[in-house]
Amino acid sequence: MAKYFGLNKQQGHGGRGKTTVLLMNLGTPDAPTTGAVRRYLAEFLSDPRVVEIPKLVWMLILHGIILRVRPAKSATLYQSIWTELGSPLMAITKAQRDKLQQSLSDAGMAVNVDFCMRYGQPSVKETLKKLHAEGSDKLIVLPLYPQYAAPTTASAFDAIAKELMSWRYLPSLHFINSYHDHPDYIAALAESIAEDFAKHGKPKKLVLSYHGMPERNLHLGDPYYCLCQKTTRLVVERLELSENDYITTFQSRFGKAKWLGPYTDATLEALGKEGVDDVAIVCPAFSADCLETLEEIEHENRDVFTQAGGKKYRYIACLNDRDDHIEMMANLVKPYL
Ligand SMILES: C=CC1=C(C)c2cc3[nH]c(cc4nc(cc5[nH]c(cc1n2)c(C)c5CCC(=O)O)C(CCC(=O)O)=C4C)c(C)c3C=C
Ligand SMILES: [Fe+2]
Ligand SMILES: [Fe+2]
Repeated sequence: MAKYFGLNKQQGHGGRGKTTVLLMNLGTPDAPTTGAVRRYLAEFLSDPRVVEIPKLVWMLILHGIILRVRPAKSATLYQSIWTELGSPLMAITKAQRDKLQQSLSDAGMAVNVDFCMRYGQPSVKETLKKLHAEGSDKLIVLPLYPQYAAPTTASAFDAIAKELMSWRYLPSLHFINSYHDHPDYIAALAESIAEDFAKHGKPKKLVLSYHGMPERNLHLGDPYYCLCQKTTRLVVERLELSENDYITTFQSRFGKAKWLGPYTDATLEALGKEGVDDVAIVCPAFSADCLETLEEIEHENRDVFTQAGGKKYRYIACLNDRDDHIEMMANLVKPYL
Protein backbone atom coordinates (compact mmCIF):
# COMPACT_ATOMS: atom_id res chain seq x y z
CA MET A 1 0.00 0.00 0.00
CA ALA A 2 2.71 2.41 1.08
CA LYS A 3 4.65 1.56 -2.08
CA TYR A 4 1.58 1.99 -4.29
CA PHE A 5 0.90 5.52 -3.03
CA GLY A 6 4.57 6.45 -2.86
CA LEU A 7 4.58 7.05 0.90
CA ASN A 8 8.02 7.53 2.34
CA LYS A 9 9.19 5.93 5.61
CA GLN A 10 8.59 8.93 7.89
CA GLN A 11 5.09 9.23 6.54
CA GLY A 12 4.38 5.49 7.02
CA HIS A 13 1.00 5.10 8.68
CA GLY A 14 1.65 1.62 10.03
CA GLY A 15 3.81 0.73 13.05
CA ARG A 16 2.02 3.12 15.38
CA GLY A 17 -0.07 2.34 18.45
CA LYS A 18 2.26 3.45 21.26
CA THR A 19 0.82 5.22 24.31
CA THR A 20 2.71 7.98 26.11
CA VAL A 21 2.05 9.60 29.46
CA LEU A 22 3.34 13.13 29.03
CA LEU A 23 4.17 14.98 32.24
CA MET A 24 4.25 18.75 31.91
CA ASN A 25 5.59 21.41 34.21
CA LEU A 26 6.28 25.10 33.98
CA GLY A 27 9.90 25.14 32.90
CA THR A 28 13.00 26.77 34.24
CA PRO A 29 16.05 28.60 32.86
CA ASP A 30 18.79 26.53 31.18
CA ALA A 31 21.40 28.11 33.44
CA PRO A 32 21.45 30.45 36.45
CA THR A 33 22.77 33.31 34.35
CA THR A 34 21.24 36.66 33.49
CA GLY A 35 21.01 35.77 29.78
CA ALA A 36 19.33 32.40 30.31
CA VAL A 37 16.91 33.82 32.88
CA ARG A 38 16.05 36.69 30.51
CA ARG A 39 15.22 34.22 27.69
CA TYR A 40 13.09 32.15 30.05
CA LEU A 41 11.22 35.11 31.54
CA ALA A 42 10.68 36.67 28.10
CA GLU A 43 8.87 33.53 26.93
CA PHE A 44 7.01 32.97 30.22
CA LEU A 45 5.87 36.54 30.77
CA SER A 46 4.82 37.05 27.13
CA ASP A 47 2.15 34.39 27.58
CA PRO A 48 -1.23 36.19 27.64
CA ARG A 49 -2.54 33.50 30.02
CA VAL A 50 0.06 34.57 32.59
CA VAL A 51 -0.15 38.34 32.33
CA GLU A 52 -3.57 39.61 31.27
CA ILE A 53 -2.70 43.21 30.43
CA PRO A 54 -3.40 44.66 26.93
CA LYS A 55 -0.58 43.31 24.77
CA LEU A 56 0.94 46.57 23.53
CA VAL A 57 1.09 48.14 27.01
CA TRP A 58 2.49 44.95 28.54
CA MET A 59 5.18 44.51 25.86
CA LEU A 60 6.41 48.05 26.55
CA ILE A 61 6.61 47.37 30.30
CA LEU A 62 8.06 43.88 29.87
CA HIS A 63 10.80 44.78 27.39
CA GLY A 64 11.33 48.36 28.61
CA ILE A 65 11.59 47.66 32.34
CA ILE A 66 11.12 44.09 33.61
CA LEU A 67 13.49 42.24 31.28
CA ARG A 68 16.17 44.85 31.94
CA VAL A 69 16.01 44.58 35.73
CA ARG A 70 14.58 41.25 36.86
CA PRO A 71 16.83 38.71 35.08
CA ALA A 72 19.99 39.72 36.97
CA LYS A 73 18.16 39.64 40.32
CA SER A 74 16.46 36.32 39.56
CA ALA A 75 19.73 34.80 38.28
CA THR A 76 21.33 35.45 41.68
CA LEU A 77 18.39 33.70 43.34
CA TYR A 78 18.61 30.75 40.92
CA GLN A 79 22.36 30.46 41.71
CA SER A 80 21.48 29.99 45.37
CA ILE A 81 19.34 26.91 44.64
CA TRP A 82 21.16 25.45 41.59
CA THR A 83 22.53 21.92 42.04
CA GLU A 84 25.02 19.76 40.15
CA LEU A 85 21.99 18.23 38.42
CA GLY A 86 20.87 21.71 37.32
CA SER A 87 17.68 23.52 38.25
CA PRO A 88 15.83 21.60 40.99
CA LEU A 89 12.58 21.77 39.01
CA MET A 90 14.26 20.08 36.03
CA ALA A 91 16.11 17.45 38.07
CA ILE A 92 12.99 16.52 40.06
CA THR A 93 10.80 16.33 36.94
CA LYS A 94 13.31 13.92 35.35
CA ALA A 95 13.25 11.77 38.49
CA GLN A 96 9.44 11.80 38.46
CA ARG A 97 9.46 10.68 34.81
CA ASP A 98 11.91 7.83 35.50
CA LYS A 99 10.07 6.59 38.58
CA LEU A 100 6.65 6.76 36.93
CA GLN A 101 8.02 4.81 33.96
CA GLN A 102 9.34 2.17 36.37
CA SER A 103 6.09 2.02 38.32
CA LEU A 104 3.90 1.58 35.22
CA SER A 105 6.29 -0.98 33.69
CA ASP A 106 6.35 -2.93 36.97
CA ALA A 107 2.54 -2.96 36.84
CA GLY A 108 2.83 -4.63 33.42
CA MET A 109 1.68 -1.64 31.39
CA ALA A 110 3.18 -1.12 27.96
CA VAL A 111 3.36 2.63 28.16
CA ASN A 112 6.03 5.23 27.55
CA VAL A 113 6.54 8.11 30.00
CA ASP A 114 8.06 11.42 28.92
CA PHE A 115 7.99 15.04 30.01
CA CYS A 116 8.12 18.52 28.54
CA MET A 117 8.11 22.07 29.84
CA ARG A 118 5.65 24.83 28.99
CA TYR A 119 8.49 27.34 28.68
CA GLY A 120 12.09 26.56 27.72
CA GLN A 121 13.37 23.03 27.22
CA PRO A 122 12.36 20.31 26.46
CA SER A 123 9.75 22.26 24.53
CA VAL A 124 6.19 21.13 23.84
CA LYS A 125 6.77 21.35 20.09
CA GLU A 126 9.95 19.25 19.95
CA THR A 127 8.60 16.69 22.42
CA LEU A 128 5.35 16.16 20.52
CA LYS A 129 7.26 15.80 17.25
CA LYS A 130 9.65 13.29 18.83
CA LEU A 131 6.78 11.25 20.27
CA HIS A 132 5.04 11.20 16.91
CA ALA A 133 8.23 10.03 15.19
CA GLU A 134 8.53 7.25 17.80
CA GLY A 135 5.02 6.03 16.98
CA SER A 136 3.00 7.40 19.90
CA ASP A 137 -0.54 8.01 18.76
CA LYS A 138 -2.19 8.10 22.17
CA LEU A 139 -1.19 10.80 24.65
CA ILE A 140 -2.25 11.22 28.25
CA VAL A 141 -1.13 14.68 29.27
CA LEU A 142 -0.68 15.28 32.98
CA PRO A 143 0.21 18.89 33.83
CA LEU A 144 1.81 18.70 37.26
CA TYR A 145 -0.29 21.51 38.72
CA PRO A 146 -2.60 19.98 41.33
CA GLN A 147 -5.02 22.93 41.29
CA TYR A 148 -6.32 23.99 37.88
CA ALA A 149 -5.44 27.60 37.00
CA ALA A 150 -5.69 29.38 33.68
CA PRO A 151 -2.11 30.74 33.79
CA THR A 152 -0.70 27.24 34.26
CA THR A 153 -3.08 24.43 33.26
CA ALA A 154 -4.91 26.25 30.47
CA SER A 155 -1.62 27.57 29.18
CA ALA A 156 -0.24 24.01 29.02
CA PHE A 157 -3.29 23.03 26.97
CA ASP A 158 -2.82 26.06 24.68
CA ALA A 159 0.75 25.02 23.92
CA ILE A 160 -0.27 21.48 22.96
CA ALA A 161 -3.24 22.67 20.90
CA LYS A 162 -1.11 25.30 19.15
CA GLU A 163 1.43 22.71 18.03
CA LEU A 164 -1.22 20.19 16.93
CA MET A 165 -3.03 22.80 14.83
CA SER A 166 -0.52 22.24 12.04
CA TRP A 167 -0.64 18.41 12.21
CA ARG A 168 -2.60 16.28 9.79
CA TYR A 169 -2.60 13.04 11.84
CA LEU A 170 -3.56 13.92 15.42
CA PRO A 171 -2.93 11.55 18.33
CA SER A 172 -5.79 10.61 20.59
CA LEU A 173 -5.50 12.94 23.54
CA HIS A 174 -6.52 12.92 27.20
CA PHE A 175 -5.78 16.01 29.24
CA ILE A 176 -5.98 15.81 33.04
CA ASN A 177 -6.90 19.31 34.16
CA SER A 178 -6.82 19.10 37.98
CA TYR A 179 -6.24 16.71 40.83
CA HIS A 180 -6.66 19.07 43.79
CA ASP A 181 -9.05 16.67 45.57
CA HIS A 182 -7.78 13.31 44.35
CA PRO A 183 -7.69 10.99 47.39
CA ASP A 184 -4.12 9.87 46.63
CA TYR A 185 -2.88 13.46 46.32
CA ILE A 186 -4.55 14.42 49.60
CA ALA A 187 -3.20 11.28 51.28
CA ALA A 188 0.38 11.91 50.07
CA LEU A 189 0.27 15.55 51.11
CA ALA A 190 -1.19 14.73 54.54
CA GLU A 191 1.38 11.96 55.02
CA SER A 192 4.30 14.29 54.21
CA ILE A 193 2.98 16.75 56.82
CA ALA A 194 2.31 14.00 59.39
CA GLU A 195 5.89 12.76 58.95
CA ASP A 196 7.16 16.25 59.72
CA PHE A 197 4.94 16.52 62.82
CA ALA A 198 6.11 13.08 64.01
CA LYS A 199 9.75 14.12 63.64
CA HIS A 200 9.67 17.69 64.94
CA GLY A 201 6.44 17.91 66.92
CA LYS A 202 3.19 19.63 66.01
CA PRO A 203 3.85 23.33 65.29
CA LYS A 204 1.73 26.14 66.71
CA LYS A 205 0.58 26.86 63.16
CA LEU A 206 0.69 24.97 59.88
CA VAL A 207 0.88 27.40 56.95
CA LEU A 208 -0.38 26.03 53.62
CA SER A 209 1.14 28.46 51.12
CA TYR A 210 -0.09 28.33 47.52
CA HIS A 211 1.35 30.19 44.52
CA GLY A 212 -0.66 33.40 44.09
CA MET A 213 -2.31 35.10 41.13
CA PRO A 214 -4.07 38.43 40.61
CA GLU A 215 -7.34 38.57 42.58
CA ARG A 216 -9.00 39.81 39.39
CA ASN A 217 -8.56 36.33 37.86
CA LEU A 218 -10.79 34.88 40.58
CA HIS A 219 -13.52 37.42 39.86
CA LEU A 220 -13.26 36.63 36.14
CA GLY A 221 -14.00 32.97 36.86
CA ASP A 222 -10.69 31.20 37.48
CA PRO A 223 -11.46 28.39 39.97
CA TYR A 224 -7.88 28.20 41.34
CA TYR A 225 -8.60 30.01 44.65
CA CYS A 226 -11.54 27.71 45.44
CA LEU A 227 -9.60 24.58 44.49
CA CYS A 228 -6.77 25.63 46.85
CA GLN A 229 -9.27 26.09 49.66
CA LYS A 230 -10.68 22.64 48.97
CA THR A 231 -7.22 21.05 49.05
CA THR A 232 -6.58 22.70 52.42
CA ARG A 233 -9.92 21.52 53.81
CA LEU A 234 -9.35 17.92 52.75
CA VAL A 235 -5.77 17.83 54.07
CA VAL A 236 -6.59 19.34 57.46
CA GLU A 237 -9.61 17.06 57.84
CA ARG A 238 -7.37 14.10 57.23
CA LEU A 239 -4.84 15.41 59.76
CA GLU A 240 -7.67 16.16 62.21
CA LEU A 241 -6.50 19.74 62.72
CA SER A 242 -8.75 22.36 64.23
CA GLU A 243 -9.32 25.82 62.78
CA ASN A 244 -6.66 27.50 64.93
CA ASP A 245 -4.00 25.00 63.90
CA TYR A 246 -3.58 26.13 60.29
CA ILE A 247 -3.88 28.96 57.77
CA THR A 248 -4.07 29.11 53.96
CA THR A 249 -1.93 31.81 52.33
CA PHE A 250 -0.70 32.87 48.87
CA GLN A 251 2.89 33.60 47.87
CA SER A 252 5.05 34.73 44.91
CA ARG A 253 3.30 38.05 44.27
CA PHE A 254 4.41 39.70 41.04
CA GLY A 255 3.70 43.33 40.07
CA LYS A 256 1.61 45.98 41.77
CA ALA A 257 -1.94 44.62 41.39
CA LYS A 258 -3.81 43.05 44.29
CA TRP A 259 -3.17 39.30 44.39
CA LEU A 260 -4.99 36.53 46.21
CA GLY A 261 -4.54 36.79 49.94
CA PRO A 262 -3.66 36.61 52.68
CA TYR A 263 -0.05 36.99 51.54
CA THR A 264 2.37 34.41 52.92
CA ASP A 265 5.10 36.89 53.91
CA ALA A 266 2.73 39.31 55.67
CA THR A 267 1.09 36.39 57.49
CA LEU A 268 4.43 35.05 58.73
CA GLU A 269 5.43 38.49 59.90
CA ALA A 270 2.15 38.88 61.80
CA LEU A 271 2.48 35.40 63.33
CA GLY A 272 6.02 36.15 64.50
CA LYS A 273 4.89 39.42 66.07
CA GLU A 274 1.89 37.77 67.77
CA GLY A 275 4.16 35.23 69.46
CA VAL A 276 3.12 32.30 67.27
CA ASP A 277 6.79 31.43 67.13
CA ASP A 278 6.71 27.84 65.87
CA VAL A 279 5.42 27.21 62.34
CA ALA A 280 5.68 24.56 59.65
CA ILE A 281 5.03 25.60 56.06
CA VAL A 282 4.03 23.46 53.09
CA CYS A 283 3.41 24.47 49.44
CA PRO A 284 0.66 22.22 48.01
CA ALA A 285 0.44 23.94 44.59
CA PHE A 286 3.96 22.85 43.67
CA SER A 287 4.55 19.25 42.62
CA ALA A 288 8.31 19.81 42.64
CA ASP A 289 10.60 22.04 44.63
CA CYS A 290 11.69 25.09 42.69
CA LEU A 291 12.76 28.69 43.06
CA GLU A 292 9.44 29.63 44.62
CA THR A 293 9.74 27.08 47.41
CA LEU A 294 13.48 26.63 47.98
CA GLU A 295 14.41 30.29 47.82
CA GLU A 296 11.24 32.26 48.57
CA ILE A 297 9.75 29.98 51.22
CA GLU A 298 12.68 28.12 52.70
CA HIS A 299 15.01 31.15 52.86
CA GLU A 300 13.36 34.52 52.27
CA ASN A 301 10.26 33.88 54.36
CA ARG A 302 12.26 32.21 57.13
CA ASP A 303 14.06 35.55 57.55
CA VAL A 304 10.75 37.44 57.54
CA PHE A 305 9.44 35.16 60.29
CA THR A 306 12.53 35.15 62.51
CA GLN A 307 13.02 38.92 62.19
CA ALA A 308 9.43 39.33 63.43
CA GLY A 309 10.20 37.26 66.52
CA GLY A 310 9.51 33.73 65.24
CA LYS A 311 11.76 30.96 66.54
CA LYS A 312 11.03 27.58 64.90
CA TYR A 313 10.40 27.54 61.13
CA ARG A 314 10.22 24.29 59.18
CA TYR A 315 9.71 24.05 55.47
CA ILE A 316 8.07 20.76 54.42
CA ALA A 317 9.39 19.70 51.00
CA CYS A 318 7.13 19.24 47.97
CA LEU A 319 6.00 15.73 47.10
CA ASN A 320 8.74 15.55 44.46
CA ASP A 321 9.65 11.91 43.71
CA ARG A 322 8.20 10.41 46.89
CA ASP A 323 6.81 6.93 46.22
CA ASP A 324 3.28 7.92 47.23
CA HIS A 325 3.41 10.87 44.80
CA ILE A 326 4.51 8.64 41.95
CA GLU A 327 1.79 6.10 42.81
CA MET A 328 -0.71 8.96 42.75
CA MET A 329 0.42 9.85 39.21
CA ALA A 330 0.13 6.20 38.17
CA ASN A 331 -3.40 6.02 39.57
CA LEU A 332 -4.34 9.29 37.87
CA VAL A 333 -3.37 8.03 34.41
CA LYS A 334 -4.40 4.37 34.71
CA PRO A 335 -8.07 4.94 33.79
CA TYR A 336 -6.90 6.26 30.40
CA LEU A 337 -4.47 3.45 29.58
C1 LIG B 1 3.29 36.99 36.39
C2 LIG B 1 2.37 36.28 36.93
C3 LIG B 1 2.46 34.90 37.42
C4 LIG B 1 1.38 34.04 37.60
C5 LIG B 1 -0.09 34.36 37.38
C6 LIG B 1 1.91 32.79 38.06
C7 LIG B 1 1.13 31.66 38.37
C8 LIG B 1 1.65 30.41 38.77
N1 LIG B 1 2.97 29.99 38.73
C9 LIG B 1 3.10 28.72 39.21
C10 LIG B 1 4.27 27.96 39.33
C11 LIG B 1 5.59 28.47 39.26
N2 LIG B 1 5.95 29.78 39.08
C12 LIG B 1 7.33 29.87 39.10
C13 LIG B 1 8.08 31.01 38.94
C14 LIG B 1 7.59 32.27 38.57
N3 LIG B 1 6.26 32.66 38.51
C15 LIG B 1 6.17 33.95 38.05
C16 LIG B 1 5.00 34.68 37.77
C17 LIG B 1 3.67 34.17 37.78
N4 LIG B 1 3.27 32.91 38.14
C18 LIG B 1 7.52 34.42 37.82
C19 LIG B 1 7.90 35.79 37.30
C20 LIG B 1 8.39 33.37 38.13
C21 LIG B 1 9.91 33.35 37.90
C22 LIG B 1 10.74 33.48 39.06
C23 LIG B 1 11.26 34.87 39.27
O1 LIG B 1 11.84 35.48 38.40
O2 LIG B 1 11.07 35.34 40.41
C24 LIG B 1 7.87 28.54 39.31
C25 LIG B 1 9.36 28.20 39.49
C26 LIG B 1 10.20 28.04 38.24
C27 LIG B 1 11.62 27.59 38.55
O3 LIG B 1 12.45 27.70 37.64
O4 LIG B 1 11.97 27.13 39.63
C28 LIG B 1 6.80 27.68 39.39
C29 LIG B 1 6.83 26.18 39.55
C30 LIG B 1 1.79 28.27 39.57
C31 LIG B 1 1.45 26.89 40.14
C32 LIG B 1 0.89 29.31 39.30
C33 LIG B 1 -0.57 29.23 39.49
C34 LIG B 1 -1.32 30.06 40.05
FE1 LIG C 1 4.62 31.43 38.92
FE1 LIG D 1 9.22 34.16 44.00
